[in-house]
Amino acid sequence: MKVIGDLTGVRGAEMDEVVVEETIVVGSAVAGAEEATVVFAGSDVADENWVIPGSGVAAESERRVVVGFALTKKKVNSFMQPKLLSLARKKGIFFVEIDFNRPLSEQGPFDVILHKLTDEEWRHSLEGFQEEHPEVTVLDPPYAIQNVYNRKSMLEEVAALNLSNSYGKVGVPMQLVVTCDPSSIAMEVEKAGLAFPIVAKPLVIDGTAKGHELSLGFDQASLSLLDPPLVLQEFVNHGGVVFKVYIVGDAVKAVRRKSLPNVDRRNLGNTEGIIPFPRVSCAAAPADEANLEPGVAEFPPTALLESLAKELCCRLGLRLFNIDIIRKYGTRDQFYVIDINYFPGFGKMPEYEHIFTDFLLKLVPNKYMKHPACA
Ligand SMILES: O=P(O)(O)O[C@@H]1[C@@H](O)[C@H](OP(=O)(O)O)[C@@H](OP(=O)(O)O)[C@@H](O)[C@H]1OP(=O)(O)O
Ligand SMILES: Nc1ncnc2c1ncn2[C@@H]1O[C@H](COP(=O)(O)OP(=O)(O)O)[C@@H](O)[C@H]1O
Ligand SMILES: [Mg+2]
Ligand SMILES: [Mg+2]
Repeated sequence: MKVIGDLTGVRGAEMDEVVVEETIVVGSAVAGAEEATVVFAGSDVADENWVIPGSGVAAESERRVVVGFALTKKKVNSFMQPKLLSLARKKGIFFVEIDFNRPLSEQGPFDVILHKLTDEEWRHSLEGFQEEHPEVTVLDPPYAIQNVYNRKSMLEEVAALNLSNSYGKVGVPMQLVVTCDPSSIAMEVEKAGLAFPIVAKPLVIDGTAKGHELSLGFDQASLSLLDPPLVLQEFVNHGGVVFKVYIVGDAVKAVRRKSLPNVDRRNLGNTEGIIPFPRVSCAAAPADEANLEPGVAEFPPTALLESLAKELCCRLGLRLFNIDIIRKYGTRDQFYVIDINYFPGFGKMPEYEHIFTDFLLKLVPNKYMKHPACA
């Protein structure tokens, strides 16, 4: 292993040791040198040199992947876990909190902006910044996020895609947007031919708990108790399991979560009213496979999820989202997408620190280049 110099103590050079895919990289450079050559010390990549171009090591610290973030405190706590931050640091990725008291253009420079805020002022400043800095990747563009913050437009691309191949069919439940007077809801539902039970969901997701206040309606007379604007969606029996498919760029990872149990339609007459229900699927606790029928617990085919994710990335213009998908009970390959979430709880996604940091590095590939001489 050749060690040319020593990074410790040089301005901005915290990199004494960087672990890259289990290979130890010993940062080595002489301050002010034309090039800093980093030598891989692992057996599988021994002698492979990477050059970090620039006038000496100081340039190297400017060549880190800088991610500006604008997130709520709650999101920072759930997403910026120590295992993410330490792995990011080792890969040369630095998260910098955006200061809302200063213009965005006076901050940075950023390679990426990662955000999940709903206020208009932030959206306006971000859109202005995007025009000035097209070179900065915004995760994700505000217009695309708005699309999935409305439960009608959220599923339109899934319905339009109407994915069907040898692995299965993916649709959306029949649904109806109601903005009318509550007394007219029953008539609208009858006209649309929606079958009971019906899931009532707030039309708009605003980042507060209100956007998740869902309820089940079992009979026409009770529909006048609802409070529009809402999306009314046919309840699809699915055996009490929902699959959450997390998408980070081209990485796709499905997990199982608890969901609502089947409803026996033969007993519908005995149930009436509007019944609110809690956020059954949000907790990180997975559905307990032991108590589930085999056909219910089985994950949807990976190939189906990957083609669905790829299509939706393009159609929605999003790279950070998850899809709540259910299998119609009694079928093997009839699936329904019931929800799409922008920048969900990735901290609950297995291996998220590796998936997310690899994704960020892929966004700015030319930050570390292989020296032509090493090719
Ligand atoms: O809507 P879901 O399916 O419960 O997913 C939630 C949802 O994405 C939620 O965001 P919001 O819709 O309230 O803005 C996420 O909250 P945070 O942004 O605070 O993380 C939850 O993390 C999501 O849960 P999950 O990751 O289990 O899908
Ligand atoms: N059409 C439906 N059929 C059956 N269950 C549903 C349907 N829509 C929602 N659910 C149940 O309600 C839960 C929350 O619904 P969802 O649309 O994901 O709202 P949220 O954005 O609050 O997560 C789902 O995880 C699932 O358990
Ligand atoms: Mg959901
Ligand atoms: Mg949701």
